Amino acid sequence: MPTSVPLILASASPRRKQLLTEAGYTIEVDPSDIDEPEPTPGTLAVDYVALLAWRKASAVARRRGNGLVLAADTACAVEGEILNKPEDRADAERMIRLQEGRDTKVLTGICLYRAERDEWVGAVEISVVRFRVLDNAERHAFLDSNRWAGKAGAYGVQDSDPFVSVARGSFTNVVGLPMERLTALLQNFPNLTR
Ligand SMILES: Cc1cn([C@H]2C[C@H](O)[C@@H](COP(=O)(O)OP(=O)(O)OP(=O)(O)O)O2)c(=O)[nH]c1=O
Repeated sequence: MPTSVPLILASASPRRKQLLTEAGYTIEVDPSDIDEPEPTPGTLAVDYVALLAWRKASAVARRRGNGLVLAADTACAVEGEILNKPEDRADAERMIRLQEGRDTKVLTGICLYRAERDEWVGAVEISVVRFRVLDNAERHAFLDSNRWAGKAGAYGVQDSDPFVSVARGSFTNVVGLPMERLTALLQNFPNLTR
């Protein structure tokens, strides 16, 4: 059940906005615009997405001073590497090739921040995406389509591309917001802040 409390969505992601709106949440979009530094070597993906979600949420909460702020960060993890949004076509190709023929993890960190109390809760949800091998023509056509732009790991599971499927866990988590986890977090948050 969506909360009746309006959420301030600290995200420029159209996917996150759509997921929340479709689920019946009342939201106001106010992106954080923070820098998203590449992870330093050795950083665990789970720590990275949790920290970035917190940084996005806290930046907006502090700027506004009141309201319930929601932020998220999504990254893919494969062979010990964290994959963010590709910088360009070559970077997208590198990411696609790295993931082909593998099961990869997609992690989304979410953070709920109650600005007036300076209190927050966070969680990280992990899903597994199965990536099949592409032939050269298929790979080129995909890269030419630009559908990789702005998406962690250089693909969108929601785009009906036949080479990716969610093998385990939450689908909405892969798209950028684990809705089941968010609902649970919202139910518990008032108790944590009493
Ligand atoms: C893996 C995957 C990611 N994505 C998207 C979700 C996120 O928008 C994006 C990861 O980048 P994020 O940095 O998590 O989010 P963002 O830059 O789009 O927005 P903001 O920082 O303002 O919240 O990748 C998909 O849409 N489909 C997918 O299958």
